[in-house]
Amino acid sequence: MNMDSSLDSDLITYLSGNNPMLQCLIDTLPVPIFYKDKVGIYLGCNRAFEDFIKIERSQLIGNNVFQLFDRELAEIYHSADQALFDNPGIQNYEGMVRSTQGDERYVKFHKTSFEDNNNEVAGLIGIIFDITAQKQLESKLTEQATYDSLTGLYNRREGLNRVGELYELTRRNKMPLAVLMLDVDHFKRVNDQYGHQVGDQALHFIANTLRQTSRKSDVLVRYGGEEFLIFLPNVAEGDAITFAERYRTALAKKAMRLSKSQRLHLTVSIGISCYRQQTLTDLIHEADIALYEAKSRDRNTVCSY
Ligand SMILES: Nc1nc2c(ncn2[C@@H]2O[C@H](COP(=O)(O)OP(=O)(O)OP(=O)(O)O)[C@@H](O)[C@H]2O)c(=O)[nH]1
Repeated sequence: MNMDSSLDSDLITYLSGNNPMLQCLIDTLPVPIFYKDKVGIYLGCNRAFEDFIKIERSQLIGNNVFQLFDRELAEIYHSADQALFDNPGIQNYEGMVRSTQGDERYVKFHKTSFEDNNNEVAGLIGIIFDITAQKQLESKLTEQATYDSLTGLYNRREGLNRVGELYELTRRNKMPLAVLMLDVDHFKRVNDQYGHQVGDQALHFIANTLRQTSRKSDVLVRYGGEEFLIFLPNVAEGDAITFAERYRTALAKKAMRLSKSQRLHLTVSIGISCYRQQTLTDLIHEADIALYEAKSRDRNTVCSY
């Protein structure tokens, strides 16, 4: 880093000295800034950093991370600093920071090493960008892109992505895979009789029941309006019928509470298809054909392709 020649040519002396002009300048910046010497002792910081870690500058200066933070966090900061000193230049990384009062923020560190007159690494300057809001938004968007907001199951796009991977694994390893396609019986009547809002609650109730009945390895997808797909990895036809029956009866035995005196009984029809080297599209299509058969057999029924 080049310093103005009218300043002390030794940057470390300059940074560790009392420099009102430098302090005033960095205090006007809204992002937390700190600087340390080459053994990790804090030389200074700006006001935003004081606010950020909730330590006053006077308590910070002269201490290292082990004296200021809990051991786990201090180790993380120390090894990141060490990595920069071992490989001087610019270091960028993201991570969690915890203030001395315990609140956690997700941040991006931008750190730069600086040298003394002999071109030896003398310390580092760090800037912290608080990206907590951005991370929260990212995880919300990922959640929205992955799950169906009404039922909490995988949405169609994500479900088919996951199942695409599962299908490839099945194909390569010649493993069994069963697909159940479920459709709620006479769902139009629910909407017509009780309104769309109750219809939505019913879909939520059904999805919860399916989730409670599922095994960990089952992949549950809201495929369309009142249609669900369930993929059963490593399950051959005989077991697929047993599992489909388990899903069907779990729902048929339950009733959704509408009011003190009113219960809504819901059933599903289920079509099953099992992997026999056909494409994923065909596998799903066959489950649809079997579902059609189940619908034609009075509903609340399981049919195999
Ligand atoms: N409330 C609500 N209704 C939905 C949603 N998605 C689809 N539906 C309704 O689901 C109903 C499906 O009706 P149909 O395809 O005629 O089938 P059904 O009445 O279930 O009859 P069968 O499938 O033959 O037993 C329609 O009334 C759709 O409006 C949703 O997200 N919320």
